[in-house]
Amino acid sequence: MSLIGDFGVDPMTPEQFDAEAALFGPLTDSVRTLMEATLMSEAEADDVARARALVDEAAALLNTRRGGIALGTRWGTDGIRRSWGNAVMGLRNPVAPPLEFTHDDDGPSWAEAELGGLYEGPPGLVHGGVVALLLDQALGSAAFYAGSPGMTGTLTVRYRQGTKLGPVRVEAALDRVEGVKSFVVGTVITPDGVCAEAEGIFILPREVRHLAGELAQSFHPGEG
Ligand SMILES: CCCCC/C=C\C/C=C\C/C=C\C/C=C\CCCC(=O)SCCNC(=O)CCNC(=O)[C@H](O)C(C)(C)COP(=O)(O)OP(=O)(O)OC[C@H]1O[C@@H](n2cnc3c(N)ncnc32)[C@H](O)[C@@H]1OP(=O)(O)O
Repeated sequence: MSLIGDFGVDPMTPEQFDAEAALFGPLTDSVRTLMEATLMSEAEADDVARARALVDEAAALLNTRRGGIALGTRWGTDGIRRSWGNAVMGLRNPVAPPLEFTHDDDGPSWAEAELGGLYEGPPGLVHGGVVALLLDQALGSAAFYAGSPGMTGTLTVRYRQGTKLGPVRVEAALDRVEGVKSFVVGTVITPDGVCAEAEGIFILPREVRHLAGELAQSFHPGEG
């Protein structure tokens, strides 16, 4: 996939985005509920079998018309980029917890989420890869917000204590910029305190360096 290939192709109007969000946002929430129920159900065998048939029917309905293998990044006529397929914050991605970032002018970017059993690694704890996933997004998003976006070049995570399933806060802030590299730091925090710390180097790929300004302008909190 070409990084630049998606730029400016058939931009959608805010009204089109709103209509799609109104239609698919609630579906995403319902599927998230379904995923949690699938994990935790102790229903009778007949009910599980019937639920499966219903799910299969729903999937067949949704697949009557579909796009390619991924949603990709979509651009609006307002210049804002929507990353609704994003695995951490995507509006149409039921795998996303989802995290919604707030970007304070004078503080770190942060988001809070309730992480249930879908994200388990060790018993009762968030999977370490999921912790890294959240940090990757948080750091990347902070770099974007600061006006120096990039792809993750290096992400270093120090796990200080297990992250219990439940309420989780993720924070990130830009440390410094050196040329095309943004150095970002962040933490994952629960009521037990800091569970993980990360440092990341985000690099604007050479293929899109000429679009740095447009990219930075396309950032909108909550859109990835
Ligand atoms: C975000 C902008 C780019 C994407 C644009 C397209 C659409 C935008 C849409 C969506 C927004 C995207 C992200 C949202 C935010 C967060 C989401 C999470 C982020 C991810 O989930 S992202 C997936 C995982 N990520 C990868 O899949 C990267 C694979 N990789 C590459 O794409 C290249 O490898 C790249 C680009 C890293 C470098 O390639 P390149 O050719 O552009 O860089 P180049 O060689 O010119 O080096 C320039 C300077 O960086 C140093 N340097 C090079 N590589 C380094 C490394 N790995 N670590 C530390 N320093 C490194 C050199 O030493 C030199 O340093 P110096 O200037 O000091 O000499």
